[in-house]
Amino acid sequence: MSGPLPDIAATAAGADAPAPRALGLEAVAMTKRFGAFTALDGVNLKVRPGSVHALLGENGAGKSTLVKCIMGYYRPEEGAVIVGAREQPITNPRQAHALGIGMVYQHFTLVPGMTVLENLVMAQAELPAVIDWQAERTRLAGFMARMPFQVPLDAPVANLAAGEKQKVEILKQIWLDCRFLILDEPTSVLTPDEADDILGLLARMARAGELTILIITHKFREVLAFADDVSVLRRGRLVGGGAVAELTVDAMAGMMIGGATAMAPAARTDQPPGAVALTVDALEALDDAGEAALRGVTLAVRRGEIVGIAGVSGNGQGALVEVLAGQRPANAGRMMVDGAPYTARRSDMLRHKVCLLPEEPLKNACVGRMSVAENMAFRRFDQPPYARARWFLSKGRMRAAARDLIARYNVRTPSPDTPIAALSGGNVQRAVLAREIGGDVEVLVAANPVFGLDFQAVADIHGQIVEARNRGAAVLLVSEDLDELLELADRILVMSDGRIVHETSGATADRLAIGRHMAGH
Ligand SMILES: Nc1ncnc2c1ncn2[C@@H]1O[C@H](COP(=O)(O)OP(=O)(O)OP(=O)(O)O)[C@@H](O)[C@H]1O
Repeated sequence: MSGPLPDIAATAAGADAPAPRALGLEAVAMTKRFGAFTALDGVNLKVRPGSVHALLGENGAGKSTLVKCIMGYYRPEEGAVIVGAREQPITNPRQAHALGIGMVYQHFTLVPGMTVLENLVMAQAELPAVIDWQAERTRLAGFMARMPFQVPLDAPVANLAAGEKQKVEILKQIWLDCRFLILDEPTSVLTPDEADDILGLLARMARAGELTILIITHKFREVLAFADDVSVLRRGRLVGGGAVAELTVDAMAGMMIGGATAMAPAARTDQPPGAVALTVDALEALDDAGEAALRGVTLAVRRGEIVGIAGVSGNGQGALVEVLAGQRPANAGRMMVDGAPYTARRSDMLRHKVCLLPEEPLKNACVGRMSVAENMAFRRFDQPPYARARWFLSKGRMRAAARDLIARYNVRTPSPDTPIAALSGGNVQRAVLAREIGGDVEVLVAANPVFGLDFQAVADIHGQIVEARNRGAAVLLVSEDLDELLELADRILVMSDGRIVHETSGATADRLAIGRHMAGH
């Protein structure tokens, strides 16, 4: 249950400061195996109370597994967690919460149909049979007033922007008396400004002795700006770390990838764009609530060209990708590939070589319990080389083809037979990318393709997208990351409120002008 919190400003000033609330935590010799695979191998991690500690590592290095062991989601084969000065057996997340350890995930866990107040009240471990809403409101208003950031208590969560929701997730943990907060890639859903805002506020709370923060991130910029210490994992082992002030980005990157050489950035060849391959004409579609999501979108993508779509999440980009993927019906308008009607059926995609990298690939492009090999064969399971005849599926060929894609796209998986849901987030992404652009591509539609990927994988996947473009594919790249679009796109379109509201060439793009159009001005 949440208790009264000391005033942060008073604590920071040091006058009559109460004992610091921030918890120190140590994971000692942590080993976790999944079958024959060792995901963590004797890892030690020491996080000082009141510090911001970054946990770095390539996709699949073991970061999530380590924090899940600390939270009691996983039982490690060996190792211990020391909280404060005492070893604590944490066998489930409830015990972790009782000790003051909380976690904020990449995805949201709030109930969208309830208000902020209702979410915070219902999250409490002990609820009375009859809730005194007036008393709860008074307590929460007092709590909110002491916090460095506020969210309106009566706002329905469904109406909040991503940054606000993330703030509520964090406030919820503090309200539940969390004094050691684990953040798993918390900024992947935020704009750079929102991310700086939230991390800056949390770092101030840490420095005031209110909280200790352990943050998993792939963004060196955030580590340099907000973290005091860093630990680096590689292939399940702790391979380095120290005070951020004494380390460079190159040193941290070097620890992450070991002896491997960093990938060179993708280079676009200088070529005039070819004929129009993908046409979208006056497209209209509704969102899940029946409101207009696309209001007459018209665009064309030529061969050998990357067209970027910029926009704040929720302005129709998701719906556009879903219509192109055949996952959402269009109400009006038409789509064409090479001048022929395109209906987004699987047969159409195969005929026109249209490939899709959707957002959240594990949810939207995979069957989690099926193997990596089966998931990689999805697009062409009934065609050579997977099938000798339409009705005869060859498991052996499927596995051999998967082995080839796994090697070419550097997918970290214990074997082609591992269920794809057991792969780390970044490796699911690579597996879907391998499936989609491992063969011939004429039109590639990619939605936030490097979300959650480590720096090597980002360079790698950007390289694959640029290579597809250099080979003559027409690429529609939807991204909330403006830097990604500025780096890769030949042309940039801005979407706002279901419409294309601005167009500019990539070479002469003005970041401020794009930002203004993204904000609806
Ligand atoms: N439930 C599971 N069963 C089998 N293997 C697993 C399971 N969970 C994780 N692994 C494996 O353990 C390794 C570490 O995964 P983990 O999710 O901890 O990586 P990560 O560093 O968090 O990666 P990312 O940055 O991609 O999220 C990966 O190779 C993954 O495939």
